[in-house]
Amino acid sequence: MGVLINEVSLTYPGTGLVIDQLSAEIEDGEFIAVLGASGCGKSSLLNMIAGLLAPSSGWLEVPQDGAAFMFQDSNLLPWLTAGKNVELALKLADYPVAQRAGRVTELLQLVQLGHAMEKKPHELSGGMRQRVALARALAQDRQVLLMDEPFAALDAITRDMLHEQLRALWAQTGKTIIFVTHNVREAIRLAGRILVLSSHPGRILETRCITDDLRNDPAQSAALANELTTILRKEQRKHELTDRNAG
Ligand SMILES: Nc1ncnc2c1ncn2[C@@H]1O[C@H](COP(=O)(O)OP(=O)(O)OP(=O)(O)O)[C@@H](O)[C@H]1O
Repeated sequence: MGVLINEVSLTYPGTGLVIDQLSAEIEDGEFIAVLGASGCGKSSLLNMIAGLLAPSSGWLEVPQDGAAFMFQDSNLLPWLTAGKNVELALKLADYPVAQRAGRVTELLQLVQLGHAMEKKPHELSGGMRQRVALARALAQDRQVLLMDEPFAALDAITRDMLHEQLRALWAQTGKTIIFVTHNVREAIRLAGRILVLSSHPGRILETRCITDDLRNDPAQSAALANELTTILRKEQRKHELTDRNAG
């Protein structure tokens, strides 16, 4: 089972309507990117899928075991090694004690960090810390993985490398991934489908399917990136005008 979002609206006291009757059907094993300008409600949507926030109206259907979450900040415990950070997630998920050490090794190898088991977070680069955070999210063993701009703070080269690794990991694990970003190129590189959100309130403006042919063709992906950037810019400009008129 994937994730079903049915006419979900969200109103925050003070802020007002942030998401307006948003519906989407995400298949099991799909890699979805949710693309939108800053403040359009992407994180709020992920929080509702994670069950951390209740919609004001509408409903969501998420697999019974819930979803694992990964954020922009790795949030690793600084006094624990990479291995112990991952092990803690296994412990919290009640993973059998006898098999924990083996599973930690497997998960760190899956994110290409088998060699960094004993390193503390401050000894790791930003990209490595995010890979440990990814291993920790995978330790929760949920079919759905929610990723909230996890690579936004990284340099372009590290990000490119992590994109490749994440695609490979997705193909290997068959997880349903919902990846939030405001980076158009990142969405095209990663996802099989992109949902473009409008702002104030957030609705689905466009849905684009990305084939491997398109992804691997620089001219086609650049053309799509331009098109989506134009859509996002137009959306942002609309709000600047609305805000100016309101002010
Ligand atoms: N707890 C809250 N109470 C009131 N308003 C909130 C709360 N959380 C978020 N908002 C507002 O809701 C809107 C959507 O916020 P959200 O963080 O979901 O957007 P976003 O698209 O993830 O933004 P960004 O890309 O900048 O992280 C923003 O206007 C924000 O100020």
